[in-house]
Amino acid sequence: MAGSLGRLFRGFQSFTSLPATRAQLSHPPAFFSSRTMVTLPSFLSSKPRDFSLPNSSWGPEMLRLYELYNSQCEVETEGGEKQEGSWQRLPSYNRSLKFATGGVYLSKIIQSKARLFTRNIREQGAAFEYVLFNNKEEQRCVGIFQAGHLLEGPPGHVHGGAIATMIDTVTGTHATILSGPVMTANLNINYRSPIPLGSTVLIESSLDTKEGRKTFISCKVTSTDSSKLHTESTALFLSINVSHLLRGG
Ligand SMILES: CCCCCCCCCCCCCCCC(=O)SCCNC(=O)CCNC(=O)[C@H](O)C(C)(C)COP(=O)(O)OP(=O)(O)OC[C@H]1O[C@@H](n2cnc3c(N)ncnc32)[C@H](O)[C@@H]1OP(=O)(O)O
Repeated sequence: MAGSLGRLFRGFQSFTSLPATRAQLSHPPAFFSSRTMVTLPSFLSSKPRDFSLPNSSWGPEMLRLYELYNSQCEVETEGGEKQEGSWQRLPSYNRSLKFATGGVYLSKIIQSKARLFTRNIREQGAAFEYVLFNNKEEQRCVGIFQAGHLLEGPPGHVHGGAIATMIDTVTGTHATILSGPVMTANLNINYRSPIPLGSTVLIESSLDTKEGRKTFISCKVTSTDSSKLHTESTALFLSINVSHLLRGG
Protein backbone atom coordinates (compact mmCIF):
# COMPACT_ATOMS: atom_id res chain seq x y z
CA MET A 1 0.00 0.00 0.00
CA ALA A 2 2.82 2.39 0.84
CA GLY A 3 4.25 1.57 -2.57
CA SER A 4 0.99 2.60 -4.25
CA LEU A 5 0.93 5.92 -2.42
CA GLY A 6 4.54 6.46 -3.41
CA ARG A 7 3.59 5.86 -7.04
CA LEU A 8 0.85 8.51 -6.71
CA PHE A 9 3.30 11.15 -5.60
CA ARG A 10 5.83 10.12 -8.24
CA GLY A 11 3.04 10.23 -10.79
CA PHE A 12 2.23 13.78 -9.78
CA GLN A 13 5.88 14.73 -10.11
CA SER A 14 6.28 13.09 -13.48
CA PHE A 15 3.15 14.80 -14.77
CA THR A 16 4.80 18.11 -14.09
CA SER A 17 7.79 17.09 -16.19
CA LEU A 18 5.72 15.86 -19.14
CA PRO A 19 5.76 17.83 -22.37
CA ALA A 20 2.22 19.16 -22.38
CA THR A 21 0.59 20.64 -25.42
CA ARG A 22 -2.04 23.35 -25.12
CA ALA A 23 -4.66 20.91 -26.28
CA GLN A 24 -3.73 18.52 -23.49
CA LEU A 25 -3.91 21.28 -20.97
CA SER A 26 -7.25 22.65 -22.12
CA HIS A 27 -9.09 19.39 -22.60
CA PRO A 28 -8.65 16.94 -19.77
CA PRO A 29 -9.58 13.80 -21.71
CA ALA A 30 -6.54 14.29 -23.95
CA PHE A 31 -4.39 14.03 -20.85
CA PHE A 32 -5.49 10.41 -20.64
CA SER A 33 -4.81 9.62 -24.28
CA SER A 34 -3.13 6.32 -25.05
CA ARG A 35 0.12 8.17 -25.79
CA THR A 36 0.32 9.88 -22.43
CA MET A 37 -0.92 6.81 -20.59
CA VAL A 38 2.22 5.08 -21.81
CA THR A 39 4.35 7.92 -20.47
CA LEU A 40 2.50 8.23 -17.18
CA PRO A 41 3.00 5.64 -14.47
CA SER A 42 -0.66 4.68 -14.99
CA PHE A 43 -1.81 6.15 -11.70
CA LEU A 44 -4.85 7.74 -13.25
CA SER A 45 -7.33 5.61 -15.08
CA SER A 46 -10.68 7.28 -15.76
CA LYS A 47 -11.81 10.81 -16.56
CA PRO A 48 -12.15 12.72 -13.32
CA ARG A 49 -13.29 16.34 -13.44
CA ASP A 50 -10.36 18.71 -13.58
CA PHE A 51 -11.40 21.54 -11.26
CA SER A 52 -8.71 23.91 -12.46
CA LEU A 53 -10.32 24.54 -15.84
CA PRO A 54 -12.47 27.66 -16.35
CA ASN A 55 -16.14 27.47 -15.40
CA SER A 56 -19.02 29.95 -15.64
CA SER A 57 -18.37 31.33 -12.14
CA TRP A 58 -14.95 32.69 -13.08
CA GLY A 59 -14.91 36.46 -13.29
CA PRO A 60 -13.09 38.49 -15.98
CA GLU A 61 -9.92 38.90 -13.90
CA MET A 62 -9.68 35.18 -13.10
CA LEU A 63 -10.15 34.36 -16.80
CA ARG A 64 -7.68 37.01 -17.92
CA LEU A 65 -4.93 35.67 -15.68
CA TYR A 66 -5.75 32.08 -16.59
CA GLU A 67 -5.32 32.98 -20.28
CA LEU A 68 -2.13 34.90 -19.54
CA TYR A 69 -0.40 31.91 -17.92
CA ASN A 70 -2.06 29.27 -20.07
CA SER A 71 -0.83 31.00 -23.22
CA GLN A 72 2.72 30.51 -21.92
CA CYS A 73 2.26 26.77 -21.50
CA GLU A 74 2.96 26.29 -25.17
CA VAL A 75 4.97 28.40 -27.58
CA GLU A 76 5.36 28.35 -31.32
CA THR A 77 8.84 28.15 -32.80
CA GLU A 78 9.88 30.20 -35.84
CA GLY A 79 9.27 27.12 -37.95
CA GLY A 80 5.68 27.06 -36.70
CA GLU A 81 6.13 24.06 -34.46
CA LYS A 82 4.50 23.98 -31.07
CA GLN A 83 6.64 23.25 -28.07
CA GLU A 84 6.45 23.26 -24.30
CA GLY A 85 6.46 26.75 -22.81
CA SER A 86 7.91 28.00 -19.56
CA TRP A 87 4.73 27.42 -17.53
CA GLN A 88 2.68 24.33 -16.98
CA ARG A 89 -0.89 24.22 -15.75
CA LEU A 90 -1.44 21.73 -12.94
CA PRO A 91 -4.66 19.74 -13.06
CA SER A 92 -6.65 19.45 -9.84
CA TYR A 93 -9.06 16.73 -8.72
CA ASN A 94 -11.26 16.30 -5.69
CA ARG A 95 -9.94 12.89 -4.92
CA SER A 96 -6.59 11.57 -6.11
CA LEU A 97 -6.97 8.10 -4.69
CA LYS A 98 -10.25 7.37 -6.48
CA PHE A 99 -8.47 7.43 -9.80
CA ALA A 100 -5.35 5.60 -8.74
CA THR A 101 -4.52 2.06 -9.66
CA GLY A 102 -5.94 0.07 -6.78
CA GLY A 103 -7.51 3.30 -5.56
CA VAL A 104 -10.78 1.75 -4.40
CA TYR A 105 -8.87 -0.64 -2.16
CA LEU A 106 -6.69 2.16 -0.81
CA SER A 107 -9.68 4.46 -0.25
CA LYS A 108 -11.53 1.88 1.80
CA ILE A 109 -8.56 1.44 4.07
CA ILE A 110 -7.80 5.12 4.47
CA GLN A 111 -11.14 7.00 4.36
CA SER A 112 -13.79 6.01 1.85
CA LYS A 113 -15.51 9.40 1.98
CA ALA A 114 -12.37 11.51 1.97
CA ARG A 115 -12.26 14.42 -0.48
CA LEU A 116 -9.72 17.19 -1.00
CA PHE A 117 -10.78 20.05 1.30
CA THR A 118 -10.58 22.79 -1.34
CA ARG A 119 -12.47 20.84 -4.02
CA ASN A 120 -15.52 19.49 -2.24
CA ILE A 121 -18.11 22.26 -2.58
CA ARG A 122 -20.42 21.55 -5.50
CA GLU A 123 -21.70 25.06 -6.22
CA GLN A 124 -19.28 26.60 -8.68
CA GLY A 125 -17.80 29.87 -7.48
CA ALA A 126 -19.08 29.47 -3.91
CA ALA A 127 -15.75 28.78 -2.26
CA PHE A 128 -12.27 28.01 -3.60
CA GLU A 129 -11.90 28.66 -7.34
CA TYR A 130 -8.26 28.37 -8.27
CA VAL A 131 -5.76 27.21 -10.82
CA LEU A 132 -2.05 26.56 -10.31
CA PHE A 133 0.75 27.01 -12.82
CA ASN A 134 4.31 25.82 -12.32
CA ASN A 135 7.50 27.24 -13.78
CA LYS A 136 10.07 24.49 -13.46
CA GLU A 137 13.03 26.54 -14.62
CA GLU A 138 12.39 29.41 -12.22
CA GLN A 139 11.26 27.04 -9.44
CA ARG A 140 8.16 29.17 -9.05
CA CYS A 141 4.53 28.30 -8.72
CA VAL A 142 1.59 30.67 -9.17
CA GLY A 143 -1.96 30.28 -7.95
CA ILE A 144 -4.83 32.37 -9.29
CA PHE A 145 -7.52 32.36 -6.63
CA GLN A 146 -11.08 33.69 -6.70
CA ALA A 147 -12.64 33.64 -3.24
CA GLY A 148 -16.35 32.80 -3.11
CA HIS A 149 -19.06 33.91 -0.69
CA LEU A 150 -18.74 30.85 1.57
CA LEU A 151 -15.25 31.96 2.62
CA GLU A 152 -16.28 35.02 4.57
CA GLY A 153 -14.39 35.95 7.71
CA PRO A 154 -14.57 39.66 8.57
CA PRO A 155 -17.72 41.07 6.89
CA GLY A 156 -17.19 41.25 3.15
CA HIS A 157 -13.67 39.83 3.34
CA VAL A 158 -11.95 36.48 3.14
CA HIS A 159 -11.43 34.36 6.27
CA GLY A 160 -7.79 34.12 7.38
CA GLY A 161 -8.08 30.34 7.57
CA ALA A 162 -9.19 30.21 3.95
CA ILE A 163 -6.18 32.32 2.97
CA ALA A 164 -3.91 30.00 4.96
CA THR A 165 -5.50 27.03 3.20
CA MET A 166 -4.73 28.49 -0.19
CA ILE A 167 -1.16 29.34 0.80
CA ASP A 168 -0.70 25.78 2.07
CA THR A 169 -2.20 24.45 -1.17
CA VAL A 170 0.07 26.46 -3.46
CA THR A 171 3.26 26.03 -1.43
CA GLY A 172 2.44 22.38 -0.61
CA THR A 173 1.90 21.52 -4.25
CA HIS A 174 5.07 23.41 -5.16
CA ALA A 175 7.05 21.55 -2.50
CA THR A 176 5.66 18.22 -3.78
CA ILE A 177 6.83 19.05 -7.28
CA LEU A 178 10.28 20.01 -5.98
CA SER A 179 10.80 17.32 -3.38
CA GLY A 180 8.25 14.51 -3.71
CA PRO A 181 6.08 13.44 -0.74
CA VAL A 182 6.16 16.18 1.93
CA MET A 183 4.13 17.46 4.84
CA THR A 184 3.82 21.01 6.09
CA ALA A 185 5.92 21.33 9.25
CA ASN A 186 5.71 25.10 9.65
CA LEU A 187 3.58 27.81 8.10
CA ASN A 188 4.27 31.38 9.14
CA ILE A 189 1.78 33.98 7.94
CA ASN A 190 1.60 37.77 8.12
CA TYR A 191 -1.74 39.22 7.10
CA ARG A 192 -1.06 42.71 5.71
CA SER A 193 -4.35 43.80 4.13
CA PRO A 194 -7.78 42.13 3.89
CA ILE A 195 -8.92 40.42 0.69
CA PRO A 196 -12.39 41.47 -0.52
CA LEU A 197 -14.75 38.53 -0.90
CA GLY A 198 -15.34 37.70 -4.57
CA SER A 199 -12.06 39.21 -5.71
CA THR A 200 -9.25 37.44 -7.51
CA VAL A 201 -5.73 37.42 -6.12
CA LEU A 202 -2.33 36.08 -7.13
CA ILE A 203 -0.51 33.62 -4.89
CA GLU A 204 3.16 33.36 -5.77
CA SER A 205 5.37 30.66 -4.32
CA SER A 206 9.13 30.47 -4.73
CA LEU A 207 11.79 28.09 -3.52
CA ASP A 208 14.12 29.58 -0.93
CA THR A 209 16.33 26.59 -0.28
CA LYS A 210 16.48 22.84 0.11
CA GLU A 211 18.49 21.32 2.94
CA GLY A 212 18.31 17.56 3.24
CA ARG A 213 14.67 16.66 3.98
CA LYS A 214 13.71 20.33 4.39
CA THR A 215 12.20 22.45 1.63
CA PHE A 216 11.85 26.14 2.51
CA ILE A 217 9.37 28.16 0.46
CA SER A 218 8.27 31.80 0.46
CA CYS A 219 4.88 32.94 -0.65
CA LYS A 220 3.02 36.19 -1.13
CA VAL A 221 -0.58 36.98 -1.92
CA THR A 222 -1.16 40.17 -3.89
CA SER A 223 -3.77 41.93 -5.97
CA THR A 224 -3.69 40.77 -9.55
CA ASP A 225 -1.68 43.82 -10.68
CA SER A 226 0.77 43.10 -7.80
CA SER A 227 0.31 46.63 -6.43
CA LYS A 228 -1.28 45.57 -3.15
CA LEU A 229 0.28 43.08 -0.75
CA HIS A 230 -2.37 41.07 1.10
CA THR A 231 -0.36 38.33 2.78
CA GLU A 232 3.25 37.18 3.21
CA SER A 233 4.27 33.73 4.27
CA THR A 234 7.15 31.33 4.72
CA ALA A 235 6.72 27.59 4.87
CA LEU A 236 8.82 24.58 5.79
CA PHE A 237 8.00 21.21 4.26
CA LEU A 238 9.60 17.99 5.42
CA SER A 239 10.05 15.08 3.08
CA ILE A 240 8.30 12.02 4.39
CA ASN A 241 8.24 8.36 3.70
CA VAL A 242 4.64 7.65 2.61
CA SER A 243 4.36 5.04 5.37
CA HIS A 244 4.30 8.08 7.70
CA LEU A 245 0.77 8.80 6.40
CA LEU A 246 -0.37 5.22 6.85
CA ARG A 247 0.89 5.08 10.42
CA GLY A 248 -1.00 8.29 11.17
CA GLY A 249 2.21 10.27 11.64
C1 LIG B 1 -1.53 12.11 -3.71
C2 LIG B 1 -1.24 12.49 -5.10
C3 LIG B 1 -0.22 13.56 -5.26
C4 LIG B 1 -0.50 14.70 -4.37
C5 LIG B 1 -0.03 15.92 -4.96
C6 LIG B 1 -0.62 17.10 -4.30
C7 LIG B 1 -2.03 17.29 -4.77
C8 LIG B 1 -2.87 17.96 -3.75
C9 LIG B 1 -2.30 19.25 -3.32
C10 LIG B 1 -2.78 19.66 -2.01
C11 LIG B 1 -1.71 20.39 -1.31
C12 LIG B 1 -2.11 20.57 0.07
C13 LIG B 1 -0.91 20.57 0.92
C14 LIG B 1 -1.35 20.40 2.31
C15 LIG B 1 -0.21 19.92 3.12
C16 LIG B 1 -0.63 19.79 4.51
O1 LIG B 1 -1.49 20.47 4.97
S1 LIG B 1 0.13 18.60 5.46
C17 LIG B 1 -0.90 18.65 6.92
C18 LIG B 1 -0.37 19.52 8.00
N1 LIG B 1 0.88 19.00 8.50
C19 LIG B 1 0.91 17.99 9.36
O2 LIG B 1 -0.08 17.44 9.80
C20 LIG B 1 2.29 17.55 9.77
C21 LIG B 1 2.31 17.03 11.19
N2 LIG B 1 3.71 16.83 11.59
C22 LIG B 1 4.34 15.69 11.29
O3 LIG B 1 3.77 14.73 10.78
C23 LIG B 1 5.80 15.63 11.65
O4 LIG B 1 6.09 16.54 12.66
C24 LIG B 1 6.71 15.96 10.43
C25 LIG B 1 6.40 17.32 9.83
C26 LIG B 1 6.53 14.88 9.31
C27 LIG B 1 8.16 15.97 10.88
O5 LIG B 1 8.39 14.82 11.63
P1 LIG B 1 9.72 13.97 11.45
O6 LIG B 1 9.77 13.44 10.05
O7 LIG B 1 9.76 12.98 12.55
O8 LIG B 1 10.85 15.04 11.56
P2 LIG B 1 11.72 15.41 12.84
O9 LIG B 1 12.74 14.30 13.00
O10 LIG B 1 10.89 15.78 14.00
O11 LIG B 1 12.45 16.73 12.33
C28 LIG B 1 13.34 16.69 11.21
C29 LIG B 1 13.98 18.06 11.11
O12 LIG B 1 12.98 19.05 10.83
C30 LIG B 1 12.92 20.03 11.89
N3 LIG B 1 11.51 20.35 12.14
C31 LIG B 1 10.49 19.49 12.33
N4 LIG B 1 9.35 20.16 12.54
C32 LIG B 1 9.66 21.48 12.47
C33 LIG B 1 8.92 22.66 12.62
N5 LIG B 1 7.60 22.65 12.83
N6 LIG B 1 9.57 23.84 12.49
C34 LIG B 1 10.89 23.89 12.24
N7 LIG B 1 11.66 22.77 12.10
C35 LIG B 1 11.06 21.60 12.22
C36 LIG B 1 13.55 19.35 13.10
O13 LIG B 1 14.07 20.29 14.00
C37 LIG B 1 14.61 18.50 12.43
O14 LIG B 1 15.69 19.35 12.09
P3 LIG B 1 17.23 18.82 12.11
O15 LIG B 1 17.51 18.45 13.54
O16 LIG B 1 17.26 17.62 11.20
O17 LIG B 1 18.02 19.98 11.60
